[in-house]
Amino acid sequence: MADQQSFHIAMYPWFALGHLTSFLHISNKLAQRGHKISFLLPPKTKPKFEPFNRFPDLITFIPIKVPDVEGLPPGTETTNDVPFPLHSLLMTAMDLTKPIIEAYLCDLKPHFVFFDFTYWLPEVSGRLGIKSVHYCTISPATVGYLISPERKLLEKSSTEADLMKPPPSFPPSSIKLHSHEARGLAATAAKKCGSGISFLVRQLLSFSGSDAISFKACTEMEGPFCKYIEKQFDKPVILAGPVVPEPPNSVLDEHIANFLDRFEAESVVFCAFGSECILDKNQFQELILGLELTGLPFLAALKAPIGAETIDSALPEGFSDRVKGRGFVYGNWIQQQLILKHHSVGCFVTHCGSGSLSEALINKCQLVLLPNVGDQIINARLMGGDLKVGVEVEKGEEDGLFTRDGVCKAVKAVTDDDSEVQKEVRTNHTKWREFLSSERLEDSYIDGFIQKLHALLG
Ligand SMILES: C[C@@H]1O[C@H](OP(=O)(O)OP(=O)(O)OC[C@H]2O[C@@H](n3ccc(=O)[nH]c3=O)[C@H](O)[C@@H]2O)[C@H](O)[C@H](O)[C@H]1O
Repeated sequence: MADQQSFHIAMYPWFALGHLTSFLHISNKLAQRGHKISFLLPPKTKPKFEPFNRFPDLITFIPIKVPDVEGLPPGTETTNDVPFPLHSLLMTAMDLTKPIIEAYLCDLKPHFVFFDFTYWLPEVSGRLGIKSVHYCTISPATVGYLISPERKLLEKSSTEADLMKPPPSFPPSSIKLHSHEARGLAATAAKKCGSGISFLVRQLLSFSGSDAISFKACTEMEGPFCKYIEKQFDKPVILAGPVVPEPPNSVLDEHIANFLDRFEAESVVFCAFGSECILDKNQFQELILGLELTGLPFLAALKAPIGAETIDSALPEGFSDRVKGRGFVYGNWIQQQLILKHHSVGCFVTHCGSGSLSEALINKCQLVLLPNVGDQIINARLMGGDLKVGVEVEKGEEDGLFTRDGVCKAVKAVTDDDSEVQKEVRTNHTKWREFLSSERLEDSYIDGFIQKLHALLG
């Protein structure tokens, strides 16, 4: 196929906002270069994503109804609609869409289908002569560490002891897990993730079955992990680069803007934990008490903790009066990308979701890393250890709990002008921000990505 010809790509991401967002970002980059996209997603979710479709003449949203599954509340469409324990049922529901997706692929006849958790797609697309690409939203470091064939996951689940060590030929790195993290990951790994299959086996089958594995990543940041994965899975790993989304063309909510505008440049601590994280009440309170302890102005966007109906009902005694005018805990969706760009924001306390980290790296705010689950832990180690662009909040080795003092200490470490750590992370963050924002970087990665897709078609 000649390089200048355009493709038609079907997109079928796991129905989680972080994945749907990531697939739409790469769809925009491909449509910008004239390629056609058929984006399969749940009906009610479609309007939430339409404002972010920058090329509606090339990107078509196709509604896919989520089949009913016993125990899954009717109308559930994404992981944002149900608590974590029900995500497995949503995955089962997605598996039940196999006949519908096969019919669509038969009808649409795309050159490629991009997918991630639906491990059965490669078999379906292979029969239809369509190339399958596992477009992975989690980092190469996470995939290499947790899902490598060297861990022989089809023979046995990884135990806590297994996960305390990287796979035998994993590249040298600062990625080491604390025992509570290995314990949590081993439990998650073994947990059923749809149709009676464990999360890690599902991922392993998806990677192994695809024609190529793709990451939203750069060689300069994670090259050794990408090479390791290419060798272990014995198939092409094609990198899309940082795929940094254009800032939304909406304006910042007036209420939030009025709050932030009252403070000096780079003085506000912004804290957000993504679209899925729900903390327990103790940790929720330790987090916001830690923000209070810094003495700095702060804006936190968090879901109400487990067991609490609203944010207000979970706030510690006297907290609101003490922080009035200085601190604000917000329980709804917030315009994170616009807030990260606001001149008053000087520090970002993040749960280390891949989307948030991409957005943080191209902004100036200093990074405090407070991972919650899964890949966020390995992302934090990479950012705080290998790249040294932020500081992790200390947690108890055994219980994995953080304290208000730990939160305050990490914020001070990256905001106090006379802190050596602040100088180091600021320098490294500036280096990576300039690299990621450089003119030709994105074009060179996306152009290379498209050439490698051409090569897959032979
Ligand atoms: C791959 C999967 O992504 C998941 O997504 P999650 O939503 O937690 O976090 P991000 O990837 O940062 O994505 C969150 C996205 O939502 C945006 N946002 C979030 C909260 C808000 O109030 N307003 C916003 O605009 C934010 O700007 C970012 O773009 C998990 O990390 C999981 O660990 C990972 O495997």
